[in-house]
Amino acid sequence: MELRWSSDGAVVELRWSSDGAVMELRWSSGGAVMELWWSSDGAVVELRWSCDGAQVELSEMVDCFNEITMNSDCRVVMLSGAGKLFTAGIDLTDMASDLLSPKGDDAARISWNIRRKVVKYQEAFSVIERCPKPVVVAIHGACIGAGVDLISACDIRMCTQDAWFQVKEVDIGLAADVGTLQRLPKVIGSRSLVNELALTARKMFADEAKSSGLVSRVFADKEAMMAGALEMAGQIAARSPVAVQGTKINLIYSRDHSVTDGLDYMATWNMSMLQTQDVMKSAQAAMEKKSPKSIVFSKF
Ligand SMILES: CCC/C=C/C=C/C(=O)SCCNC(=O)CCNC(=O)[C@H](O)C(C)(C)COP(=O)(O)OP(=O)(O)OC[C@H]1O[C@@H](n2cnc3c(N)ncnc32)[C@H](O)[C@@H]1OP(=O)(O)O
Repeated sequence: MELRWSSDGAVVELRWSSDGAVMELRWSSGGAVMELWWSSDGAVVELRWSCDGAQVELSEMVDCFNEITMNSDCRVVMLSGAGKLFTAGIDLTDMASDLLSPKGDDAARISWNIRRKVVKYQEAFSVIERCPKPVVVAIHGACIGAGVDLISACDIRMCTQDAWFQVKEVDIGLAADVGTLQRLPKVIGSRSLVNELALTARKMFADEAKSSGLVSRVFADKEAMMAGALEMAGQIAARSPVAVQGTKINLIYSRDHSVTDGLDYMATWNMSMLQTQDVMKSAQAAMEKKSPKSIVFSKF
C-alpha cells in the first residue's frame, strides 16, 4: 500500500513493508530525509532524521505531527537522529538566502514577511507540544541551536553519555526565537542556569543535562539509549490512550496556568473522559495483577 502526496514541494510517501509490520513515512526535501516507522500494531511511531551536519527540514515537522495526531493507532512518538549527531541546528549556509534576505517593498512588508517566517519556524516545534501523543526524544552527540528548541517541546528527553547541548543562537547574532527561551525555563528548574546557557552559548554535557533536569536518563551509547527509549515508549503505549493523552494535555495546560485554573480545566476534561471504558478495564487488570499490556483498548 502506498500513499504519496506533495506539500510545498516536499514529497511524502506512506508505505507498508511487505509483511505489513513496518509502516514507513518518508519524505525528502532539500536533501534532508526523515523517516517515520510504525511498530507492528501501529502504537509506537518512531521518527528519525538523517542529519550529518545540519539540514532539518522544519516545515515537514508540521505535516508529520498532524499525521500522527490524526492517526488513532498511534499512541506514542519516539524521535531520534539517524546521523552522526542529533542536529547541528539551522543550516548556516542557507540562512543568507532564507532569513537574511527578506522580501518586501518597504519596512512594513519586510517586517511582516520576517515575522511570518519566524512564526512558521516556531510552528514546527509547537506542533510537537500540541500533539496529544507523548513524544520521547533520544539525543546522541551534538544538539545545537534549533535542536534545543525542538527537544524543549518534547515530553521526555533522554541522551547518550556523549551528548551535548548548546543554545548557540547568541553566537550567530540571534536571540533564540523558536521556543528555547520560552520552554527551557520550564524544563530546567534553575533560571540562573538557563540564563547562563542562553547568554554564553556554552556547551552543556550529559551529566549536567541530567542533574539539571533537561534529560531524565543518560545511556552509555546510542544502542542502549534506543533500546531504553523503545522500552519506555512501549510502557506508555500499553496504557489507556485516554489516560495518557489526557495526562499530557493537562500537564501542559497546568504548566502554563495557575493551580486553580489547572484544576478547573482538569475537572471539565474528566467530565467526559471519566466515562471511558478504559477506567474499568485498567482497574480490573490492576486488581487481577495483570500487566497493562494485556488490556485491549479501543483506538483513540
Ligand atoms: C527563524 C529562525 C529560527 C532558527 C534558529 C536556529 C538557530 C540555530 O540553530 S543556531 C545554531 C547553528 N549551528 C551551529 O552554529 C553549529 C555549527 N557547527 C558546529 O558547531 C560543528 O560543525 C559541529 C559540532 C556540528 C560538528 O563539528 P565537527 O568537527 O564534527 O564537524 P565540522 O567539520 O565542523 O562540520 C562538518 C560539516 O558540516 C558543516 N556544518 C556543520 N554545522 C552546520 C550548520 N549548522 N549549517 C551548515 N553546515 C554545517 C560544516 O561546515 C562541515 O562542512 P564541510 O566543511 O563542507 O565538511
